[in-house]
Amino acid sequence: MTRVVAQGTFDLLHPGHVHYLEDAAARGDELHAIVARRANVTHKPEPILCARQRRDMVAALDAVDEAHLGDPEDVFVPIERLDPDVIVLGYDQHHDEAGIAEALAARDIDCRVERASGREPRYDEELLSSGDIVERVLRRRGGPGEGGEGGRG
Ligand SMILES: Cc1cc2nc3c(=O)[nH]c(=O)nc-3n(C[C@H](O)[C@H](O)[C@H](O)COP(=O)(O)O)c2cc1C
Ligand SMILES: Nc1ncnc2c1ncn2[C@@H]1O[C@H](COP(=O)(O)OP(=O)(O)OP(=O)(O)O)[C@@H](O)[C@H]1O
Ligand SMILES: [Co+2]
Repeated sequence: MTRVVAQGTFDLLHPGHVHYLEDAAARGDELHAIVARRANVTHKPEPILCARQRRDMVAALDAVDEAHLGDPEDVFVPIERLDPDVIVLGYDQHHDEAGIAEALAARDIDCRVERASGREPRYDEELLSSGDIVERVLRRRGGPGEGGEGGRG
């Protein structure tokens, strides 16, 4: 039984998220997804949707066996509890693999750290980034001054 962990913000789901979670699931028998709490999303604007809603949507995906809310303070708390065999990082996640491996070793957690592949758009209009989706919303529905032509752009 190989237990795999994937993690991320997963705000406004798109096919890139599905790709990441399917890639992660293919590396083992059981996929657990950890959904980041707002407080830990520090490298980009705060999520639009609350953590519980993001968790519920991730849990509804076929590739995911269980989705968990992350720990608000110590991101290794759910890792310690789940005791995975593999942690799969996203293709563009800034986390450094060696640093995570070290933190795992310090806690006596025996677990590989791997990197998922990326997914490119398959057609012109396909958006594979939550940030890009938000930008499109602002452009198309934002008020005047956002380049949205009064919300009709
Ligand atoms: C091994 C690992 C475990 C994580 N566990 C948690 C957690 O318990 N709680 C949390 O809020 N975030 C957790 N995160 C997510 C980080 O806080 C996070 O890097 C970030 O918000 C994800 O950003 P992204 O969605 O842009 O990739 C974890 C990340 C890693 C690499
Ligand atoms: N196009 C994609 N291909 C493969 N994986 C992706 C893609 N987009 C996101 N992911 C992965 O999904 C996980 C969660 O990503 P995240 O919540 O940062 O979404 P995002 O769309 O990248 O958001 P943002 O646009 O704010 O960066 C990360 O591991 C990330 O690498
Ligand atoms: Co991202």
